[in-house]
Amino acid sequence: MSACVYRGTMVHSVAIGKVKMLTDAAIVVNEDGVISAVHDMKDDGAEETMADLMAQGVEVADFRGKLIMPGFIDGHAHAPQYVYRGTGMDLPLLQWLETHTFPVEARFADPSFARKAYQKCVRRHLTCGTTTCSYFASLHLEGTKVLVDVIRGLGQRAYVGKVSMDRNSPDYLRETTEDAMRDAEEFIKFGSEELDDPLITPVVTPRFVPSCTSELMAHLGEVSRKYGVPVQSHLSESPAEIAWVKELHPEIETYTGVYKHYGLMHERSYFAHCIHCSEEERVMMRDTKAAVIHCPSSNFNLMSGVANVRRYLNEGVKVGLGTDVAGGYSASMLDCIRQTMIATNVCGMKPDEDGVTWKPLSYQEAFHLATVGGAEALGLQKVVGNFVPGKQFDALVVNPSPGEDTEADGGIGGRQVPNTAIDGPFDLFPELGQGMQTAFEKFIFMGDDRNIERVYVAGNRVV
Ligand SMILES: O=c1[nH]c(=O)c2nc[nH]c2[nH]1
Ligand SMILES: [Zn+2]
Repeated sequence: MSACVYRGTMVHSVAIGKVKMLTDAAIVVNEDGVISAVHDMKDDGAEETMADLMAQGVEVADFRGKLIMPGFIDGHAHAPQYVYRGTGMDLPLLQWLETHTFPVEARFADPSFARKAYQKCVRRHLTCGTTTCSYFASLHLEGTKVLVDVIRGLGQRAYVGKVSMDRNSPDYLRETTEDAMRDAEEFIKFGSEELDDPLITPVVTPRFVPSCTSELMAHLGEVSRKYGVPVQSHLSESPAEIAWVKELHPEIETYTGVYKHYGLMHERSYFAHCIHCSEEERVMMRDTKAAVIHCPSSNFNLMSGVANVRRYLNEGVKVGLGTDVAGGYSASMLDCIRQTMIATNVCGMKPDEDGVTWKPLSYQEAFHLATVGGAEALGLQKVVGNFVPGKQFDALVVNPSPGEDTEADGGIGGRQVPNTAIDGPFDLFPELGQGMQTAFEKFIFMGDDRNIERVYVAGNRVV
């Protein structure tokens, strides 16, 4: 790749709630896809610096009039569940798993079906602007390697887990403890030693406590330590699930405590949902530096509950966001941000059981969680999340008005008609002072993939 300067309106989050915009910025990206400098073109000497770079043969990609923002980080999605996304949202978690999820995941024993489905899945996440995604695959080792291959072919940055499950599921989707232990380690070895791809991180992935025997959980904890890899799982999603964990492990005080007991809760761990965690569990998460992945769409669809994100943030727990496809029906982190806004407003509507009324998150805070927060949760805070020099250029070019530079067509029967294929999802009124700041806010609340013209991962264009 050659060095390149990206010029346009740069917008990113520099701290929670603090979104910074440079209306005319030049982001200098070196041959390794790393940001070497960011210039505000209004500063004295910036034009000369640009002229120098061009004289050295550095390319300029001119996106003036468009937004350049960090790619989204989806902290939790199930790649096999992509195939039934948007259907079967009629049951609570445990019945939903038995009825809709397990039969579909069993189909991923067939590597050629897995390749076809994963190709569609990863393409969709990328075109929605997700530059880093943490995927659960299925329990199949070969199918999970297919997912890795598809992701590498499409150029996404990803965390990938072969799901471990050796109890409490139908025979057709359950490993023996021995196979589960062997294949989990085999996948981690494959991802961390054989593959040696900086964009792919293998993740230890116990499905959730009810799916894994104590022997398997202890082994997975050891594997995560031995190879220094992350752990992802589900935690405290529904009341029935929590009661089941208590039945399975009466000797351990809390659900969170079970993961801790088996060495699965540490600074490289992140857990989807965490809706009903007690104060003791939240303290455990903060002290072990484990992270929460907030999945509001799934939490609403499966009627699991509403997680109090503000409280986690106030208590010093790391928080990222996840689509949780297919508990969540949308693969877009824009939808996830919007559902985060609804969930936080629900928390702010009336006092909780302790009489506290929580201040809702702002959209700038939700944007932070979808970028920088996700990076922190996955341990990527020095690598991606915003445009601080030294980080990799994982970015989106967003056109606020995608239809404007397209020639008008002839209409239908002489009548001018709307063209949904080229018209964007929202409008701007410069007469009312609606400039790039408004474009950013409208994109967050109303934008979609029609606005996302280009996607870059580590400086490579992937969409
Ligand atoms: O939202 C969820 N999706 C799943 O696939 C799952 N498995 C266990 N717990 C789960 N929760
Ligand atoms: Zn999930």
